[in-house]
Order: sequence, then C-alpha cells, then structure tokens
Amino acid sequence: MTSSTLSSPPSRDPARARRTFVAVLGFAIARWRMHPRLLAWTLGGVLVATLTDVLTPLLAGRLVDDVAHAAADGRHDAMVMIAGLTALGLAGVLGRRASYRGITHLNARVMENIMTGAFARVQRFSSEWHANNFAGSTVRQITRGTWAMDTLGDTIMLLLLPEALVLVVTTLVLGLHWLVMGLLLAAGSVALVALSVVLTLQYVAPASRLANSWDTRMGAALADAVTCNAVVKASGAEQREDAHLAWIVGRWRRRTVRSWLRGTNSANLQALAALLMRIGMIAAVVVLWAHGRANAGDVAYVLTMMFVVQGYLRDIGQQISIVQRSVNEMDELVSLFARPAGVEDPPGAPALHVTQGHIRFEHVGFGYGRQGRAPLFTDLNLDIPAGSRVGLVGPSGSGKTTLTKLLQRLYDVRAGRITIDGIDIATVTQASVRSSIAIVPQEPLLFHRSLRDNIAYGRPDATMAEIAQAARLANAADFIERLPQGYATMVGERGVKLSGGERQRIAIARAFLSNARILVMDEATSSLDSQSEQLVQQAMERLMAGRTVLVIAHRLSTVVGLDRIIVFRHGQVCEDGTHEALMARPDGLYHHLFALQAGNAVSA
Ligand SMILES: Nc1ncnc2c1ncn2[C@@H]1O[C@H](COP(=O)(O)OP(=O)(O)OP(=O)(O)O)[C@@H](O)[C@H]1O
Repeated sequence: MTSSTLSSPPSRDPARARRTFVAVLGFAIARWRMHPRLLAWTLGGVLVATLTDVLTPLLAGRLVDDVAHAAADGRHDAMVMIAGLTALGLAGVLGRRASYRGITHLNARVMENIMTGAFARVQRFSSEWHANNFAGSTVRQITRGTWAMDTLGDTIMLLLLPEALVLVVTTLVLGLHWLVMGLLLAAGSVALVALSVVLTLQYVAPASRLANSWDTRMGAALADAVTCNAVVKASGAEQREDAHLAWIVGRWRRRTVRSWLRGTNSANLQALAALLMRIGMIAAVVVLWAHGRANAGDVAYVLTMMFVVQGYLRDIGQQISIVQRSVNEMDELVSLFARPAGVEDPPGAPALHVTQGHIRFEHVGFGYGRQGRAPLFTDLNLDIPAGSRVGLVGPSGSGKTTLTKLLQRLYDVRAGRITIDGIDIATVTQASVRSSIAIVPQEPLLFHRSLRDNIAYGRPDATMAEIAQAARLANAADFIERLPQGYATMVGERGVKLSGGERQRIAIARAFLSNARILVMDEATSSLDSQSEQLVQQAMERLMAGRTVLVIAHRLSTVVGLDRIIVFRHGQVCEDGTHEALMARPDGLYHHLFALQAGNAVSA
C-alpha cells in the first residue's frame, strides 16, 4: 500500500478548518475540566496577575495627578500610590507563580491522560484499521498531538486569556471615564483581533495543515523503510529508498517554508495594525487634553495603559497562529479519540467460557473493505465438533487465514454468525473469545522482553515452574537452558536474536501455557530445517492433544493425519473430508494440489 492511500492531503476547505477548530478546542476543554482544582489554580492566578497589570496604569495616573497637584496645595498621596503600586506588583508576582505552577501540573496531567487514552484506543482498534495505518504515522500522530496539547494549554491560558481580560477591563474602565475613548479602544481591539483571526485561519492555517500532512508522511516513510531494512538490504535498494525519502523530504521542505513564510507575513501585518491603534489612542487623549477634557494624570494613564495593552497584544497574531498550529497538530489525534473502534463489545457483554470447543459457522458472509466490494465468504457453513483436528487447505488467497481471523472476531461478519459452544461470539467480550483460542502463527511475533515474559504473555501470573514445563513440552527448554541468562535472556526486537525454529517453539510454549480449548496453527514448519522441523512437529503434536484444532496447511503432508480436511476455493468450501476420502476423488482440487506437491517434492 502506498503512503498516499494512507494519509491523504488535508482539505483547504475553511468550513472543515472551523469544524476542526471546534472539535479540538472541545476536546482540550473537556480534558482541562477533568482536573478542576489545577484548572482553578491556573485561572485564579491568571486573573490576579492580569488585574494587577490593568490597575497599575490607574495608580500611575493618580500618582502623576498627585505630584502635579502637590505643587499647588502642598498635600499629596504619592506615598500611598507607591505603596499601592508595590502591593499590586507583589500580587502580580504571586498570581503569575500560581498560574505557572497550576499549568505545569495541569499540562502534565492532561498529556498523561491523552497518551494513555490514545494508546488504549489504538490497541483496541480493529485489525482492519491496523492493516490500513502505518505504525510510524500513528506513533507520530500521538506524540505530536500530545505535545501540541501542552503548547495549546500554555498559549490559551497564560497568553490569550489574559489578553482578552486586559482588553475587556481596560475598555470598561476607559469607557466609564470617556465614552469615546472606550469605544475607540473597543473598535480598535475588535478590528485587531478580527484581522488576526482571519489571517491565521484563512491564510496561515491551510498551509500549515498541508505542511503537517507531509510531516506525517515523512515519519511514516522513515518508519516503513527502517522496519523493512532487511528487505531493503537484500534487494540492494538503499539508493532507491534514499531517493524516495528525499522526494518526500523535498515536498515537506517546500510546504513547510510556505507555511512559515505565511506566518511571518501575517505577524508583520498584525504588528502594523497594532501600531496604528496605539497612535490613534494617544492622539485621541491628546486632543481631549487640548480641549480641557483630560488632565496630566489622564494622559499618563492612557500612555501607560496603551503600553500595557500593547505589551499584551503585541504577539496576539503569533499566538493565534500557535493555537492554530497546535489545533492542526492535534487534529489527527482528536480523530483517533472520536473514531469508533471498528469491532466493539456489546454493552455489558459477558465473558465467554469455553468448556468443549465446538465451533460453528452459520450462513457467514464476509468481505474486506467497504460493503460494495465482492464478498470473500457468502453463506459459509461449517460445523467443527469439539476435539476434532481440522486442516484448512486451498490455493493462496482462498480465505483460510481470514476464517481464523473471523473466529477470533478480529473482524465482524456481515451476515450469519459464528458460535463457540453454542454462544455467538459477537455477544461476548472480544478479550474472552481471543483468550479461548491459542494461536501459533507462521511468523511468531515476540516482544523485546525476556524469554520468560514472552512465554507467559498470555498468562502473566504463571509460576516459573509452569513456564519451564510449557517450554519443555514445546521442546524449547533445552535451547533456553543453554543460554547464559536462560529464561531471563532478552530476545531482541521482534525476536530477531532467535532462529525461526526457536521462535516457533516459544510461540508453542506460549500456547501450552494459555491452555485454551481451541488451537489455531498456521503451518509453521515450512521454512525450517529438518531437525528444527522435527522438534516443532513433536511439540505441535503434544499441543494438539485434547483441543479443537484448526491447522492452516501450506504443505499437504502436514494434514494427512488429521481427522478432516476442508478445502477452500475463492472463499467457498469446495471439498470436506478425510485425506483418504478426498484422495478418492481424482477430479477434486485436493487431489490435484496433492499431486502437484508430490510432483514438486519428487522433482526437488
Ligand atoms: N486486511 C485485508 N484487507 C483486504 N483484503 C485482504 C486482507 N487480508 C486478506 N485479504 C484478501 O482476502 C483474500 C483471502 O486472504 P487470506 O489471507 O484469508 O487467504 P489465505 O487462503 O490464508 O492465503 P495464503 O495461503 O496465501 O495465506 C485474499 O484475496 C487477500 O488478498
């Protein structure tokens, strides 16, 4: 699958940008409200610190008045004003300290909550979702979105909120004194904020979203190539991969430069508008003074107030762009939270308790992807009695693996139902269905953890004696005990430090320990040498005892001794019976496949 099918470029549609903005802000506010005490500390601190800044110009104006009048009447309150300014300054410091401490803890809590929540959701997304999304992109969406939430919290609560507060309070104070000045400040502020919002949302944001989508693609391409490094090496394709990445990085650079330049242009325009507003306000108070409607203290108040207001507003455009960028960076993360898991447990679903292991597929219909595509299975019926050993056979792509995925409810069927011991697996919890089925896959996946942890993955409470017993039954104990660190040996990423046969036997030991009544084995021995194959085969024979077993067989010699063989062709069961019964049909697909493999074996 190419990266383009996995991550399409973002739309430049402003309506979509607005929806994203609302969705992300709603998400952020809901997260902040989960921690009401920290939120109250932060907002309380912000309120105190900002009010002290708003009141300071008032006292400064009074101070100038006092100094001016003192000359005339010999009395003044200058010392009171200085004490007031000191008290305001101290309150401002304490308020800021409270808000910074509050936001530090609030952001950390919210980030923790988002990271763990996103991981929990991604783990529970359906196999379909995982098949359609790059692991690298997902990791990047989560980490980038989590850090963007930190920036969003800082910018909104410590910068934009105080700015709004300063504007509202100074407009009110000014308006009560001189209506015209209040109106002027209100109109200027509305125009300034509107300009910032329009520039940011309509001009900067679309470019920044596009740059982000290329950033995600860059991460995905890196992860894809690094994950498949063995294939790259084997094909001597390093240069091809270099060129592929260079093409993506080139597009990313162009898109990113465009987005950054738009940010700079927008900030410059906003700075110009702020300058005009400042000059307008100062000119207005000077005119009032010239007409005798303002004294020296008033002029000092307006001058100081404009410095405070402009100090707050100076970076508002940049802050709105930061909010916009954070919103874009959180967009994909928020969608992860909004997206349904794909395969869901019904509300209050009970756990499945398998006692027999009787499997039935009743009129099952299923197809991958959208409903419109031709289904793989239509009206599939199978009855697999408890304790039987069944081989699933058929050409590549005929649906053998899909059948076992449906049994684990990794996908939901479109029609019919699948039952285990008479219980529809869609009515019980997915976890209980999956833990009732032990899987030995063709390519076992191991965690980069110790051998002990890998074997006990399905039953973390297993004792060391049980783990060692499972390893013995799986013919794995000998090689493990020869390792210097025994069961504590770390296996390397995806188990790369073990051979194919050793990985298989660890997977078999895992299945022994899980003690599930149903066993699904994807024929595992095809890539092993004969000694490894013999060890794996013996272990599998032991594992099959007393269980209902489905074996996906690629080499038909594996299924000869099984109770029953089901042959698939294009999602249909075309033959069903014992080896002897199927071999007795010379026109049958099984007979044909068997003859083909026997011929290959002879010619090899
Ligand atoms: N996640 C998926 N999304 C879309 N199509 C899929 C997916 N997985 C499998 N298929 C398609 O479904 C069909 C059945 O695949 P399945 O893996 O069940 O075949 P199989 O019989 O196990 O083949 P093989 O013997 O090669 O493993 C194939 O055409 C395959 O391309």
